[in-house]
Amino acid sequence: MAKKKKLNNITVGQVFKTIIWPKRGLLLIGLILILLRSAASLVLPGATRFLIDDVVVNKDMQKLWLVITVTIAAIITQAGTSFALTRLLSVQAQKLIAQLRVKVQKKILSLPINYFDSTKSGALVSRIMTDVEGVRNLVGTGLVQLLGGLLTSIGVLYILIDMNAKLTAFVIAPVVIFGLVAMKAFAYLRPIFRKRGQLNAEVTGRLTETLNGVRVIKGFGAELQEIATFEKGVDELYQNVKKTLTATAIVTSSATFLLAGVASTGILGIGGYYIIQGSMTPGELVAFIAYLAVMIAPIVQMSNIGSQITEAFAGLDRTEEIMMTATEDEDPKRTVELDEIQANMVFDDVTFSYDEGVDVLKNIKFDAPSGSVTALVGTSGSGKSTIAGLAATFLTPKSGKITVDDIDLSTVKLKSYRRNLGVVLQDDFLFEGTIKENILFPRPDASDEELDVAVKAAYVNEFTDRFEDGLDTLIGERGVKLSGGQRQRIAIARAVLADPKVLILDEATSNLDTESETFIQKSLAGLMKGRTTFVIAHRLSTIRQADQILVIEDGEIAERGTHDELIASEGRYYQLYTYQARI
Ligand SMILES: Nc1ncnc2c1ncn2[C@@H]1O[C@H](COP(=O)(O)OP(=O)(O)OP(=O)(O)O)[C@@H](O)[C@H]1O
Repeated sequence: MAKKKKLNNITVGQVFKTIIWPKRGLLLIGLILILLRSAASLVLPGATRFLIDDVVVNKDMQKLWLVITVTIAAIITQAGTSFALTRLLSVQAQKLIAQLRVKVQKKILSLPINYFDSTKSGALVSRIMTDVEGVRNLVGTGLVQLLGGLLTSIGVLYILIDMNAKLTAFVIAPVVIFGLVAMKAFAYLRPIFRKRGQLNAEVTGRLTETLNGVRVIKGFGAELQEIATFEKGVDELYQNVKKTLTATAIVTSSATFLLAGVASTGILGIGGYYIIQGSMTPGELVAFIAYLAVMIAPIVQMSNIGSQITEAFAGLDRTEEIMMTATEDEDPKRTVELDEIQANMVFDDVTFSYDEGVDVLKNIKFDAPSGSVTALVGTSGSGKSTIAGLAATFLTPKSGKITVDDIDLSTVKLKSYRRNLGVVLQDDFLFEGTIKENILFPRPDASDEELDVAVKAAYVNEFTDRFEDGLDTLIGERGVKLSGGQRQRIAIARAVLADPKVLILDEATSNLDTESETFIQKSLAGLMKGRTTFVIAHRLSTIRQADQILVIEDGEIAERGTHDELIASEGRYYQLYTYQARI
């Protein structure tokens, strides 16, 4: 198995290039709106000062109206810009989340099969759905607010210095200390947020497994065990969230203490002293305090936004990790585009291992000419599914090669080969939807006639005719439950419709009633005709039809031949056959 890659830390530069820069126009509008909103918020302190020091003192009614009008205009501007900001940026952020989800899902589907073997499906769901959500803090109002807040604070600071430099100097010290506390906290938070993504994925993954395996869990009375496992996962998640909450709370409360507390109290004292001394008017002090509030509000807000942005980066780190994983088609050797194929397949001295040093298949050598049926039989764990997986290009040989029409399969573009491939697996996968949708899924644009041929070939109509909605019957949660045999026939119809040149068939072992069994035997015989078929065979009827039987023992071909030949030679196959062992 591939070694796990080190988790990449996505850089600010990468985020800027891929996420922020493409939205620059919008973000600029957002920034302008924020600055407009900030400018409007400066009107009130200015108006207050004017009111106290000029209007009231001079009893000027006309100027009083002016103050009221300007203040109302400023408040309307603030409300309007806030609304526009949310509409514009939050909606864009959600759009970006949707796009990213699509991108990550597409990427995940292009990863090699072994990735899925080693990753829980629930964990992948969490990667697609949750990890990308953080970007709303980058493109949404978060980043613009951070920038806008910073600019506002700088602007107000300038006004404050202009009003009273000494008083301002007193304010700056706690602001700087707060800045240091916040920076430290965010550095501490990022890995915790990243860990949260991982924990979330693990817990979701396990939960999905629990729900899918509910029969096994109930059957073995293992509910308590599952509950304990889930509880443990949820608790770890809770501890993680607790840690982040503590760090965030430290930032917020130090903002309150340092900015609102230390700074404001000092101002009251020093400001009061200046007024008594006569170097400051009461209006100026009130305005100074109001301006200070305008300056501090975005800084406190920034501390919250800062942690959101830290969370966004942590999510993007995890997304980036997926995006950096090599896809199965990425191998530079894969350059050959297959067109129509004859499907003459050859396994030429193929050795394969899942884990280094343990060869699961050794020196597998056989020809599977176009249109022939190769039956793979052998005891459990002998390597039959691995051979089928190699023929399906889900796996690649460690040494030796597999060729299709004399072309080395490891040089072929996977899509072009898989266009010619069909798989019918043991527990075949049906989607939630109608029977028709499930059959049409490899070729949604097939004609009604083609659908009809497939349905008849797999004897699906034998049971759908009895359903009120026929082929349009919903299966799964919202529709009828199908028997094992019926599900298999749908899977066979799907393969008939796909009309592949190479067919991988893993016959179900479940015992079916005689009627269902007969239908399946007949439809399988029809399906295999004219296709190069690799079948992990459990039915004697299939094995008899095979052009060659390969008896797999411990990753090697122990015997080969037709049913009659192998019976006559009285070897391993004969033993398996006569002892009724799992064939
Ligand atoms: N994803 C995997 N990672 C590591 N080892 C694996 C993996 N899949 C299978 N193996 C090992 O490879 C060997 C062959 O497995 P394979 O599934 O090909 O056997 P099989 O003959 O198809 O068995 P069965 O009839 O029980 O399905 C077994 O020893 C198995 O433990």
